[in-house]
Amino acid sequence: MMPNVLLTVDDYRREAVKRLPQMARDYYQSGSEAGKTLFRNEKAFASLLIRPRCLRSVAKVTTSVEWFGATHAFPIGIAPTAFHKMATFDGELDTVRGAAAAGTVMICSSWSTTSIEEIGEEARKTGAVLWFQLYVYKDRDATESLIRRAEKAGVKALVLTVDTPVLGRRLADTLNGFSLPSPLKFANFENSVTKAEMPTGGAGKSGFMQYVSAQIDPSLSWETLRWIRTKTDLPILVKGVMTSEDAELALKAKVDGIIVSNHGGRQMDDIPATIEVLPEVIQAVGKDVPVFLDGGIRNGRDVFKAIALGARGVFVGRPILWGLTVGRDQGVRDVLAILQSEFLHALQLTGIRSIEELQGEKNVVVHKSAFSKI
Ligand SMILES: Cc1cc2nc3c(=O)[nH]c(=O)nc-3n(C[C@H](O)[C@H](O)[C@H](O)COP(=O)(O)O)c2cc1C
Ligand SMILES: CCCCCCC(=O)C(=O)O
Repeated sequence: MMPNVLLTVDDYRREAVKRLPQMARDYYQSGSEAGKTLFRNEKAFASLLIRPRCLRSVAKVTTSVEWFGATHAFPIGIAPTAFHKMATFDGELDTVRGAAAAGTVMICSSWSTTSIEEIGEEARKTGAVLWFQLYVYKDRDATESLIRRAEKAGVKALVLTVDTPVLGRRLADTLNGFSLPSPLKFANFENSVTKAEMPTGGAGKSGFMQYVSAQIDPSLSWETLRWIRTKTDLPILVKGVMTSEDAELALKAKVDGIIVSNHGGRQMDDIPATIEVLPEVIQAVGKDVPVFLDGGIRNGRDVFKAIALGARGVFVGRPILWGLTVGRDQGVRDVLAILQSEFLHALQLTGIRSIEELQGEKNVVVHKSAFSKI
């Protein structure tokens, strides 16, 4: 019998799905409503084709990038995702170890099941670079204290998620009565007035939805961003921009970076894929502010396509959770190594020697409709 060798991100997905209990699996996997945007994120990448060039020496290829003063070997980071302890006992500590081993950034979720202090400590020991993703609570003191603690923990940037004034309608979580399995907690809110526990769900009632409507501030606006700016000197990125109009407003608000994201198809359904709107955002923003993308990246060719269309780098969400589930820190490292090596191959086999060259190349990525309808 063949050993179970996992060679692609999709192999990790199949394996993780077998191992996770239903409530965690559905929470990690699913999108909102009919799941059309979730599906579209991946499909839109598959609709793009690459036009390779030949006879251009690729004996030397460099994939390294600089993001906010730190050099990374590859332009592929870890998107913030909540509740890693549903996948492994050490949860986010495994993830940060995997990020360090792969030499990349981990964006830590406000809703981690390990506190930002413990993650920061592990990042220091292992040499990982951490950014912190912020959810804005109705309780502004709780929000401000989160920013202070993230700064103290050594994070290098703050990522404000702007697509979640309310929670998307996640039907699988409602059917499962999703809540955090005991004894897991919102680890950043233990010892705080803000509740660290999610209410129990019960069939047809997501505890998650109840928590969000009680705690999270639906009045989130550009004004909130200005308020955050007065609280920190860290670079601030906004995550969840999907239009040129909002990209222009983000520029006016003097953000330090933009992440084009539809939350992995978990918030508004029937909206475009991130790779579809990337060109309009890049056109609005120009080159001064870095634009990143997440959503639907499942192989190194997808990374190549996003960067060719102007992204400074990409982040991956679910693939990391699959790696974590299957192989703890080693699984996270392996999933990142697969994406890195596929990306490097894509560069080598298309005659491109650096990220700058890829971004400067014209028509290297085109929609499949430019070719025959096979
Ligand atoms: C299980 C799960 C939890 C998530 N939790 C957060 C979160 O806490 N904060 C946040 O800004 N985005 C969160 N996201 C969205 C991701 O940061 C990212 O936008 C998305 O996963 C990218 O799509 P991908 O999974 O196809 O890579 C979550 C996504 C998933 C799948
Ligand atoms: C205010 C919305 C909170 C969602 C938290 C976790 C998350 O982003 C996700 O499940 O997706």
